[in-house]
Amino acid sequence: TQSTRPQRLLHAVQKNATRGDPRSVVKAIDNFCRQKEWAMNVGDEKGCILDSVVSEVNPVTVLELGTYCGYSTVRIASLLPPRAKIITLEFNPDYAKIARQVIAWAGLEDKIQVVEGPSGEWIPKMKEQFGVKTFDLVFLDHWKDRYLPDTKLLEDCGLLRKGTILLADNVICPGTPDYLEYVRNSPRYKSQYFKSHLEYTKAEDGLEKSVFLG
Ligand SMILES: O=C(NCCCCCn1ccnc1)c1cc(-c2ccc(F)cc2)cc(O)c1O
Ligand SMILES: [Mg+2]
Repeated sequence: TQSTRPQRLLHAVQKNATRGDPRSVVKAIDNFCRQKEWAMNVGDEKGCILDSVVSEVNPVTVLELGTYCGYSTVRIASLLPPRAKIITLEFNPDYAKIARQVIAWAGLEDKIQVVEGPSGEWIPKMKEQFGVKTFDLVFLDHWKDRYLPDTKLLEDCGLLRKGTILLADNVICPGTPDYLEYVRNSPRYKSQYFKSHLEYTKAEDGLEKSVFLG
């Protein structure tokens, strides 16, 4: 039976990366995507912007929406202080299965909780299920038409605090127009656009960083 692209990406990690070395896992995925097959990881160019935001925020509690194969999950987790945790939501069970193995190869299982299912159902359960008070950083990288409704849901569930940082991938390509309009015009956010390129291509894309003002 034919393998899937996430399976081939996992095999590239297991073949080329060193167990327990998150940076080698990130490099192996970027090399696979540049040399073999494009895949929708945030990539190295936008990934460096992600790294700088994570290092600046120094978050203790992180929410990632959209795990895919775990590339950005590993990038973020490798920069977290010792007791910090990242909860990452993935709707697609096949993606989640691969991500867990990529995360295990990087040796970051203790910092990461992969949760399977729809973000719209899981966000209201974050407090009771995972003992989360508020998130310090939210990385949005899932269905582009879910960025806005899930942001409003995070507000309504009291999961954002004054100073929480929302960092959104793909605000240009594929694009998240309703989300951009909201965070750029709402008095409750201070937004900043980081121009970059769509992973592994020359097409424009970028990250939008928004601070929740409470
Ligand atoms: O669709 C994307 N991500 C969501 C994947 C499914 C999320 C499932 N889920 C997880 C939790 N709740 C729901 C995505 C797409 C592209 C892209 C860009 C250009 C192109 F021609 C084709 C594709 C680039 C990205 O960087 C992306 O992130
Ligand atoms: Mg993306």
